[in-house]
Amino acid sequence: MSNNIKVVCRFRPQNALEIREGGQPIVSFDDNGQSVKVESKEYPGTFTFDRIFPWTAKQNDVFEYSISPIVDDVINGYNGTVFAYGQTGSGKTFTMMGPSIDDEETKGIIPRIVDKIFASILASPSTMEYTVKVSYMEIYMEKIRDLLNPVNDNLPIHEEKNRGVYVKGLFEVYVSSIAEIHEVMRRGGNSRMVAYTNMNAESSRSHSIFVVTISQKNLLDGSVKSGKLYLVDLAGSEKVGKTGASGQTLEEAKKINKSLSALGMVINALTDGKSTHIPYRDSKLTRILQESLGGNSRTTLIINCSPSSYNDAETVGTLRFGTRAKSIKNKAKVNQELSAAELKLLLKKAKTEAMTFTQYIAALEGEVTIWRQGGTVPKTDWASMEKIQVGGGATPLSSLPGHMTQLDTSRPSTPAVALELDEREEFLKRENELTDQIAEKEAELLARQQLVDSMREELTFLKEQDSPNAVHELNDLKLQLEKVLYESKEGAITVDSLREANQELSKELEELKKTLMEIRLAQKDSNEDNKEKKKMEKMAQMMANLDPSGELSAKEAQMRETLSKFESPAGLTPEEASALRKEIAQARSLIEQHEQTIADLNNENVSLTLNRDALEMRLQTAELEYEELLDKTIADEEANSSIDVLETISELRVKLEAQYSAKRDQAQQEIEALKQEIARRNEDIQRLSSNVTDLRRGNEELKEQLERQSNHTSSGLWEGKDMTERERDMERIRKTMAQQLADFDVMKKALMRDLQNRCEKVVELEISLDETREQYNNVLRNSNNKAQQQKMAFLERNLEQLTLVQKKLVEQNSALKKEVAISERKLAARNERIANLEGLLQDAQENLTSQNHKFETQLRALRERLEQARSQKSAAVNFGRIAKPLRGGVAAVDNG
Ligand SMILES: Nc1ncnc2c1ncn2[C@@H]1O[C@H](COP(=O)(O)OP(=O)(O)OP(=O)(O)O)[C@@H](O)[C@H]1O
Repeated sequence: MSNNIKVVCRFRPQNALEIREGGQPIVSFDDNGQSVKVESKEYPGTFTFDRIFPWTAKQNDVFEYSISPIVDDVINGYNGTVFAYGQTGSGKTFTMMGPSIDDEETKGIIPRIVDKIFASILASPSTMEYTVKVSYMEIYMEKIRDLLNPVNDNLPIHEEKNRGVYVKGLFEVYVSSIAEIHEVMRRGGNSRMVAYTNMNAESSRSHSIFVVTISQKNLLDGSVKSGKLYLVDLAGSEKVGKTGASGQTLEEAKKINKSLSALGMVINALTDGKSTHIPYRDSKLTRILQESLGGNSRTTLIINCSPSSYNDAETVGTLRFGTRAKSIKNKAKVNQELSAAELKLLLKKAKTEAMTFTQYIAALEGEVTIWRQGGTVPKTDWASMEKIQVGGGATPLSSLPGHMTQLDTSRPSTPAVALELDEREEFLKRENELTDQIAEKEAELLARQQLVDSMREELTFLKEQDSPNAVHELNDLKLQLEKVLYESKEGAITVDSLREANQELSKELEELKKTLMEIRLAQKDSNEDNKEKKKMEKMAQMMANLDPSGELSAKEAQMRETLSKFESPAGLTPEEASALRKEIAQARSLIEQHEQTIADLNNENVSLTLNRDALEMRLQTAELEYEELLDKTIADEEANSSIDVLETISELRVKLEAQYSAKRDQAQQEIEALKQEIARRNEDIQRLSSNVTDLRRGNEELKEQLERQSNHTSSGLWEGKDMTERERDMERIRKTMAQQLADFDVMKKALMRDLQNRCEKVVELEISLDETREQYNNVLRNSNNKAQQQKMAFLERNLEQLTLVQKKLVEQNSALKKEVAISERKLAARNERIANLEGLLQDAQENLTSQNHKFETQLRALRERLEQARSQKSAAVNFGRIAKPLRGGVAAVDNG
């Protein structure tokens, strides 16, 4: 029996968006409710369907007309399908489920179907036993998710000869009441919601399929029938671009639309009248619903439309789809299994038929043998089935009333050779097993392929992203390492050269010190020689200037002459003698004065010597200080050779000049003091000289007196008496004079010695002064010229070396600058790379965060699924997995 797909059309009211956008209702309906006219400028047209429901139609109206008969069919053992097709928001879900399954007024056709199923079961005779089981799945992105066991989100489709196409592993829940089936629907609905939230997807992009399987057993004759009802809420039929299914790739969009486009293709192929191949296998949806489209099913298609001009294109598209689908022809038949008696009869007849065939074969073989042996068989004796049937009375199998679904030879690949039932079952069983295995292997292969692809992608990504960076980084590091090694080598060389320069400088310093010592020693020796010579010369000069011995000798000679005169018989007159005494007394006082002066000079000499010693000490100290200072300065300079040398030298010069000027001033003062001393001594010497001159003059006067005495003696007369006395006096005077002369002589000698000593001292002092001056000059010269020049030369040498070093440093600096520029470039490149890496890292972090988020939501979903699975498991223990037969006219039959 062939029957067309029933197509009904339902319009919803204009929604808020359409009204807001100025949409107007553009559809009008004819009175018999089968035709709709679309008054659109672009898409005008009239469409006719089995029934058209305007937006005023109630849920129950739709159900009663379009669905209710299907429920009866299913209960009677037919397969049934209800599709809801239309653009998003056109009212598919509203029609199928309704806003609330518990609300009598608004509940959709599925709850009403359920109500009717249970009502029909209850209304059936008690000899009928029913089991009702439901499953709930959805197809999203070409993956089948079990909404009653969401852990299974990619179930495979299998096909078995005796079972047809089915989803392997789909959870089937036995239900025995409306409440239970409602509970199952709610769970499925919740799973769907959770899945969408997790996938960030829209429910309108998936197809949901609610399957109700009703098996019935006639307890009287044991016959069994089963009907399966597919209730399909299709995904939105609009083009993906219009609703802007955001965030999805073209590939995803293709997958989302695949089932729907395949549905269109299947409908086209079924309705164009020329296609020999129906592309059921092109999508999961069309495969699952293979029997619903052009197969064993009573199918109703509900097309849901918007009445608004705002959605005219989509509405017309939907109407055209419905029009095409209208012409699909199905061949629905009852899915019935034979009872035991019928099977026995069937077996008996099959055996008879087999025997008939055996007889027919034997007859044929006999005839063939005759023909092969060259004999002939008359036409009337030719073996035929009729003769054998007439003879044996066998009935052909195909003519038996009723047949099993499993034996349906209409299936494309059913073997043509007639097999025994057992063999056939065995064969099918084996074939199923193999098909399962192949499907499993295929799934496994697919999963592995996906894994390999993802790993390949990851590898490519890693190669693209990380490997070049890592290689680049490694190269950079190698370069840096080489550079660092090179720099360290160069640094070591510089240090070595500086060390060598330092050693050379130290050697030079030592040599300079040695030379300085030698020069000093030589200077000291020559100074001592010079000193001696000078002393001698000075002494000679001074003694020559003074000529004391000569004067005194002359005076002595005069004195002696005078004495000799005294000793002569004439002798001195008393006046002469007294004058002579006076003179002598004066000379004595003079000599005493001289002695005093000499003592004073002595004292002064001592103090001058002390002064000189002190000066020498100070000079030595100054020299030592100067040397120390010089050494220290040189050491400092050596140590701080890298500091500005010129500045240091100028500072040193200023310091030295200050020190020397201080010392010069000091020495100048001391020289001034010494000069004053010398002047004072010269004065003393002059005074002594004038005294000596006075003495000479006194001597001359004495000489004159003595001469006068001698003249008087030669002309006068000496009386006898007085002569003796005079002689005694004279003798006394002579003795006294002699004594005085001796004393004077001693004194003179002492004075001369003293004078000589003094002169020596004065000379020494003068020499010392000269030396001091010379030393001072030397020091000054040394400091200003020689030493300083040496030091300057030394410093200049140092400066030259330092200049060289500086040159080197400048060169190194420029080289370093180049390196710095390179390093800066490298640094910039590295910074850029770091920025890139940071960007990548940020991206990776963002990805990671989003993945994390995704994982978290997936984890949450998994947990929820687990919870659901657990609860389902427990629920299954309660009702889901155990069939609860329902007896007609009564409630669920207790299995126990
Ligand atoms: N016949 C109707 N009468 C009143 N309201 C309706 C009707 N049909 C649909 N609606 C309302 O329109 C809105 C969209 O309907 P529904 O969700 O059923 O569309 P849908 O086609 O299933 O969309 P989707 O493809 O996104 O699942 C809902 O708010 C629903 O209540």
